[in-house]
Amino acid sequence: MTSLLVLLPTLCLASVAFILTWIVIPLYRNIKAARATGLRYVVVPYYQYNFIIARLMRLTLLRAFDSFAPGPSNTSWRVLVTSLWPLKLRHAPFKELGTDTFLIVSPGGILFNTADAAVISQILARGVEFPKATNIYKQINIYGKNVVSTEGAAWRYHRKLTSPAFSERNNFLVWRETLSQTQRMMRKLVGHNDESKTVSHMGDHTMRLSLEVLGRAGLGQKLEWPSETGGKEQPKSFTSSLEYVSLHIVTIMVLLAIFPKWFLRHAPIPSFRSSFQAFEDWSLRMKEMIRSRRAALKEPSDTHENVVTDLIGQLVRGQDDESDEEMKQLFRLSDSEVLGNLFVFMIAGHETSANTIYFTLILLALHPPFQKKVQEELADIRGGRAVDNWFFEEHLPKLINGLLGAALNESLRVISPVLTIPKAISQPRTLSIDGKDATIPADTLFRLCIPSVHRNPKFWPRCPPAESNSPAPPVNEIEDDLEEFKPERWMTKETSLTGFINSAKALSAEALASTTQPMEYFRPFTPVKGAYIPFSDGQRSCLGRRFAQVEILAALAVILSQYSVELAVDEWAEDEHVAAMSHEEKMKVWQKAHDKAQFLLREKMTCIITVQLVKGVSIPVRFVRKGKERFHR
Ligand code: HEM
Repeated sequence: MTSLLVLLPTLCLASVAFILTWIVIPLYRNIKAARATGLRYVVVPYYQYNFIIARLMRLTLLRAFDSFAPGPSNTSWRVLVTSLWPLKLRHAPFKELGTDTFLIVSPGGILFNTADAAVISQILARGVEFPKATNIYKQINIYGKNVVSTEGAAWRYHRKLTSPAFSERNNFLVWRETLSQTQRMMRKLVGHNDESKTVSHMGDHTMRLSLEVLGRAGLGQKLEWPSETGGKEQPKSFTSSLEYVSLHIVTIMVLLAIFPKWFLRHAPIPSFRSSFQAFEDWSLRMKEMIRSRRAALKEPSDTHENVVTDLIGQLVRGQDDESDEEMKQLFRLSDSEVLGNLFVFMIAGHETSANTIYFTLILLALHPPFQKKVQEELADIRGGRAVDNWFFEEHLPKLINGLLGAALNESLRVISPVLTIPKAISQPRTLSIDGKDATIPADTLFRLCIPSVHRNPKFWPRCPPAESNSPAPPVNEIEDDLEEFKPERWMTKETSLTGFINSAKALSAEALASTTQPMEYFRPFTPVKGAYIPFSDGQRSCLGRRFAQVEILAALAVILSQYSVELAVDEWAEDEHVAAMSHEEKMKVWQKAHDKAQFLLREKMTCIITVQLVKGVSIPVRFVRKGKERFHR
C-alpha cells in the first residue's frame, strides 16, 4: 500500500515531466518561432516525419477522431498530419488558408509548405542554402553512396562523376531501344490479325518496358522474360533478380533498415529471405558486370563503341579517366559507388517513366479528340517511315515541340510522379514571400508541393471548367479547368498569353519579353519559373530528365502512330454486344468507363516513393488499329 502511494505520485510526476519536456515546451518554442516568421501556421499534435510516433498516432488518435468526429475540413490538423494531402487536396488547403505558403507546427518540428512559384524558384536557385533533406533518403544507400542520397561536397563529387553518363549518345541508345522494345510490347498486347483485346493491367507492361530500356541503355543487358525462355522461370536470371528488386524495393529497404543482414540471410519468414536473396543476387551480378565491363574497356578502342555508351559503361570508364594518380584517388567512384548510383538510376528512372507512359495513355483514352489530333500530327512527322527508320535528331525535336510533347507536359502537370521536393535547413534562412522578408528558423523541413503549385491559378492560363467530372471534388468549388487534362494549355496563341501575362503577379523577364511576338503566333507555353517542377529545377534537378523524355515520347509515338488507345468497357458490355450497339448506346457505355476511370484517378491514387494507383487497382484499356476504333472515330 505504502509503495503504491509512492509509485502513483512518482508516475504522475514522470508523466507531467514527459509531457512538458517532449510536448508542451517544444510546441510552445515552435509556435513562437513560427509566429516570428509572420507566415500563417496551423498547429498539429505530432510531427509526421517522426515515423514511429506518426504511425502510433494514426492507429490511435486519428482513428478515434475519424470514427467519432465529422469529416475533417481541408485545413484540419487531421488532414495536415498526413503525408498525402498535397496529392489528395492539391491547392485547396492553400486556397482556404488564403496563402500560398504556410507552416505546420508540431512538438517535433516545423514544416514549411509552399505552392508559390516565386518562393519555390528562390529555394531551388539557392541550392547550397536549401540543401536536400538527405536523411529522408538514407535507406537508398543499401548498395553504396550515390547522387540521390548525398549533399554538399559528397553530392558535387557524385553529380560531377555521374552526369557524363547521361550523354546525348546515351539518349540515342534510349531512343533506339524504346522504339524496338515498344514494338515488341505492342505485338504482345494486340492479338493476331490486330484483333483488339483488353489489357487489364497496362501499368505492368509499361513497368517491364521501362525496365527493358533501363536494362539496355543503363546496364547493357538484354532482358529475357520467362515467356522468351520457353516459359521456364529462371530464378537466378539477371532479369528476374532485377525485376524482383525493382518491384520489391520498398520492402527490401525497410527490411535492411530494421534487421541486420545475418538475420535476414537466415530469417524464419520466407518472404524476408527471398527479399534478402534478391538484394544479394543483384549486388553480385552488378559487381560481376562492372568487372567484365572494365576488362572490355581495356580492349583496343575501336571495339569500345558498344561498351561505353550505356550508363554502366560511362561510369566505369569515368573511374579510369583521370590521368593524375592523386586525383584518381580523390575523384573516382569506387565500385560500391558505381553500384549505388546504378541502383538509384533504376529507382529514380523505372517507376517514374513507366507510370508516366501509363497515365498519359489513360489520359489520352479519356480525351479521344485530342488523341486523334496527336495521331494526325504523328502521321505528318514520320511521313510514312517505318518505326525502325525514325531519326533521333530529326524526329525527337518534332515530338518534343509538338502535340505529343504538349500531352506529356500536361500529363506531368496533372499527375506528377514525384509528390513533394524536400529541403532542410540547418540555420535560419530568409526568403522573400509575398513581397516581405520572412526568416525561417533552423531545422525547418521544406516541402515544395508539386500537385499544389501545378494547379495554382495564379500561375497558369485557365478557363472555366469544361468537365463536370474532372478529378477534383476535394476542392469543392472548382472555379477553373486546372484539374483537367488539357494539353492545348501548352500550345499558346499569343493573344490569350498576353491576357494571362497581364493578370499574373509573378513574371519572369523572358515571359515579359515574349509579349512583343506577333498576335497570331503559336508557341509552346512557358510557365513562370517555379510553377512547373515535375523534374525539380536548379542544381539538384533530375539527372534523367532527357532520358525520361526520350523514352516516354518514343514509346507513345510508336503506340499512337499505329493504334488508338481506348478505355475498355468489358465491365458493362461484351464485345458482341458493343458491336451491335447504336452510336448513342456506345457513348453511354463509354461514358461509364470514362466516369470510373476519372473516379479511380481521383480517389485511388497514392504515393509509395512515387505517385501511383493503389495496389490492385488499374484502368483497363484496349489498343485498336487506327481507323478501327469502337467508340470515337
Ligand atoms: C517522368 C520521369 C521522371 C521524373 C518526373 C523525375 C523527377 C525527378 C525529381 C522531381 C527529382 C528531384 C528529387 C528531389 O530533389 O527530391 C529527380 C532527381 C533525380 N532523377 Fe529523376 N525523374 C524522372 C526520371 C528519371 C530517370 C529516367 C532517371 C535515370 C535513369 C532519373 C534520375 C534521377 C537522379 C539520378 C536524380 C537525383 C539528382 C540529384 O540529386 O542530383 N530520373 N527526378
